[in-house]
Amino acid sequence: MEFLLDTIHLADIERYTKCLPIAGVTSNPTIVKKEGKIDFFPHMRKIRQLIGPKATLHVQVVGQTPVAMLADAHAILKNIDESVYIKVPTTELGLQVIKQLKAEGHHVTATAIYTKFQGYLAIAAGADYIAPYYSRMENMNLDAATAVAEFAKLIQQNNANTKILAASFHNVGQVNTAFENGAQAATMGVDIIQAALQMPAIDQAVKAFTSDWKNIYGPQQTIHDL
Ligand SMILES: O=C(CO)COP(=O)(O)O
Repeated sequence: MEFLLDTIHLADIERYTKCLPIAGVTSNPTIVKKEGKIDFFPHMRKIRQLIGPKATLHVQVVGQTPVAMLADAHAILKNIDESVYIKVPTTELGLQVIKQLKAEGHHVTATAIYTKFQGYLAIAAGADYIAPYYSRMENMNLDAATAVAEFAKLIQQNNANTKILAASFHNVGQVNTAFENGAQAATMGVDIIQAALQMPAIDQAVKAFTSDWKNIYGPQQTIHDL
């Protein structure tokens, strides 16, 4: 089970890699836009430093043609590092790029997946990860949970190495359901993590433990003072 951060905000990446088992970081041009006009490659290299060499870093191409997308991919690999997962939209032109990048031996994440058929094509093209847009699918009355379950089934049936990296989450329940239906990975904004961990009930439970301890041993004495 892989938890990834769908942000390039350095302070958030630093904060959450310290406390959570973060398996990687994903980005796309919309996520980059939230940071303003950053110095792109140095910023991405800083993310690599923060997450370490074992975590996966997913960076999206922006070219409009296969030639331009491949040039983007090669620039990303050269200026960040060779182990970056190149995110490519799962379109007719994008699938051509996915095939080429896999033939060159690079890591690929097929993104912008709304339909089962797009996912099946990306699996067959050898993508390392496929990124179904969970919330956007649900907003369009597409059954994201079933699509994820079908992807998992087809990956197993075909002995494919592809992993499902579910994305576009707007609530914690969607993340749970994606994992429960067979997604190996999920990428989420920090808003999801905060919503999951900053529940009043959790805080109240922890406060009650502290208060009970202090009632027994006094306000100053902790376990390590005993
Ligand atoms: O960024 C996305 C997937 O990584 C899409 O998410 P949104 O649907 O929140 O825009």
